[in-house]
Amino acid sequence: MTSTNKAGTHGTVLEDTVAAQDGAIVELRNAGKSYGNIRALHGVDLKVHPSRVTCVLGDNGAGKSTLIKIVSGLHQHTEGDFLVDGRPVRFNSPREALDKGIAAVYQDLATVPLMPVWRNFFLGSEMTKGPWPVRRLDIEKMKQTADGELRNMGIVLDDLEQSIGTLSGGQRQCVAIARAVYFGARVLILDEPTAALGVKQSGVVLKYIAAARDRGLGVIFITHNPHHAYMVGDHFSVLRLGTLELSADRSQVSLEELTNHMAGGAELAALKHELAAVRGVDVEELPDEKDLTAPESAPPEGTS
Ligand SMILES: Nc1ncnc2c1ncn2[C@@H]1O[C@H](COP(=O)(O)OP(=O)(O)OP(=O)(O)O)[C@@H](O)[C@H]1O
Repeated sequence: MTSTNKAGTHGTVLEDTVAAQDGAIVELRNAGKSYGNIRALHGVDLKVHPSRVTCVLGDNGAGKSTLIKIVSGLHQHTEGDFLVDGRPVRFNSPREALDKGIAAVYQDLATVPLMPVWRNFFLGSEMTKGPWPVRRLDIEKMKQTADGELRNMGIVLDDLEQSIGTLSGGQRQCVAIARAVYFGARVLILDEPTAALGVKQSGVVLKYIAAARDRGLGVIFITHNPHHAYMVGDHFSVLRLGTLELSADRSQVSLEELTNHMAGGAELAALKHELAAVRGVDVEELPDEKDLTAPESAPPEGTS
């Protein structure tokens, strides 16, 4: 079960791995992926535990998408081991990953913009009632359930009849998170959930990442943004050129150190202010703008 194939592994993989199964739902051991001659990922160790947020950071082309494609069943690893609940797996499709409770929420959410919120919540898994020949959608039950589930996550929308396209990007992400929780996800993979969002909406999404964690899910939070990662993260894995540059628990790395591994973002001060009012998100250790490590070059607009 343990990988013995170290062939070709290079880069700096800092100590983080424990040989024994320790309650991790998902684990990559010395894992990698090549696309033909292109070695997109190699020598990666990663663990996802219940009630913990594992942040995967990295610049463009670092291998973040490749990593989550392996875990979510879109691609198969070509090196090392991928384990779920301590057992080696090799998914043939995202459906197989979902069956193991691993759900991915992507930036371009699979929603139908003109359909109501409740309808999107159940898209593809509609509740029905009545015997087979006259089986029909159980609209009332779907509305009630969607409403209850959203409220359970602390998401209060004025009207579930409104089309999902009228919600903000942040609200749509939150509906998608609540949906994954409802449908039994144990591991939630969030691919750059704050990348396209403004400061305030990013704060809202971070709040629901914390809520998913508090519901016992293991969260993989993919981001370019060390400040967003540090607000909710329990563990930080920084990828560079397809290999792990840093793998550290929260207690082992400061925001400044994390920022040094990534290009710094300038919106932190404003975000810190927004998040001070959000329960369950730790802002104490975040520096003010003046304390920030200066980025090597002028940061681009937005978060990425
Ligand atoms: N299907 C593919 N075929 C060939 N090469 C690929 C493929 N997908 C990714 N790569 C290469 O693998 C490397 C890692 O890409 P990946 O998309 O995983 O990075 P990333 O960290 O997600 O970047 P970004 O933030 O820009 O999405 C890159 O050099 C990329 O060109």
